Amino acid sequence: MVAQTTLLAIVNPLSGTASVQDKQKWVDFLLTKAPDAGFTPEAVFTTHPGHATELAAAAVRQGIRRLVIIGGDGTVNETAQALLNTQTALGIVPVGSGNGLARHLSLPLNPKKAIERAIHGRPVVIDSGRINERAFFCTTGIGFDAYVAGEFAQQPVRGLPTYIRTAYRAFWNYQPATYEIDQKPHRLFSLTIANAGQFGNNAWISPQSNVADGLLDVCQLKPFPPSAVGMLAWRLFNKTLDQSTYLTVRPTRTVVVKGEGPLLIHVDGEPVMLTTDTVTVQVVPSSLLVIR
Ligand SMILES: Nc1ncnc2c1ncn2[C@@H]1O[C@H](COP(=O)(O)OP(=O)(O)OP(=O)(O)O)[C@@H](O)[C@H]1O
Repeated sequence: MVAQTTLLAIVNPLSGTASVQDKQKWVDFLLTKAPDAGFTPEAVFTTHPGHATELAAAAVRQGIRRLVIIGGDGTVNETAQALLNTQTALGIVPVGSGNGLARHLSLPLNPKKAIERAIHGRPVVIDSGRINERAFFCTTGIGFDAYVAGEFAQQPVRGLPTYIRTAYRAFWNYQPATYEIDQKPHRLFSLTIANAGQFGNNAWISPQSNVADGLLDVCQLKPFPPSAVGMLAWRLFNKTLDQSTYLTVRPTRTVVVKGEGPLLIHVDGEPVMLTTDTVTVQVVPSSLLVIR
């Protein structure tokens, strides 16, 4: 029987642009500080994609009540999948490229402050989403966001500068597509379904989204002329994109989207090429404990 005070840190050595040495220093800081809050800490570096899910599932089986990830939204996703509807809470030390969920929750971005919060903070319950069989916590999307996620995943270096360069190049190669949304056709630049309000890096696709309202927000961005790019980018980072005539945001519990062929989607920023042309997206209310 494992003591309920065990805290497990899961560290992605590849998240963001910080070196493994820096991540090891943050782990050492966490190992030093966690006993102050009554935790017996352990830390594991992931060795492969999907490893965080395996570690988190094992931790839940052992009765561990607090996991702390040192990583980005992809690592949050992999870990949180295994924590859905359990009593194990997720602390986030956001050292990824985008850190969308941590930014939405106004968690500290400074790693040491985030570690203090993850150790001393209290669990709150949030919703998650499901796109077909995959869980998401921040955003999922089809269209331009998914295309950029696919291009970004192929870059040798992660981090914000690479993301901006990738998105800029992608914009010139990308073509809008037609999707049936709840059986009505829409020609769209992108279709994002938001649990949290931003993609990461304070790019707010759905500024009014609330992770605990039992709803998702369907954000439909219509095709726009190149002359509108500057204003849309300004609104994206200024939290006013929902005031643009090109964007509609609709709260919902569930939505069905059909594309013109097998869909490329992103799930919390990670690209996934599906074999199907249809996705069902649903909210899973009050399904994850996060430390705030
Ligand atoms: N040891 C590993 N080797 C290769 N890939 C890994 C390893 N550990 C985790 N991964 C993969 O790395 C991916 C990216 O990690 P993460 O999301 O933490 O960083 P990021 O993409 O830089 O940040 P963000 O998602 O906030 O933009 C995850 O989806 C995960 O599958």
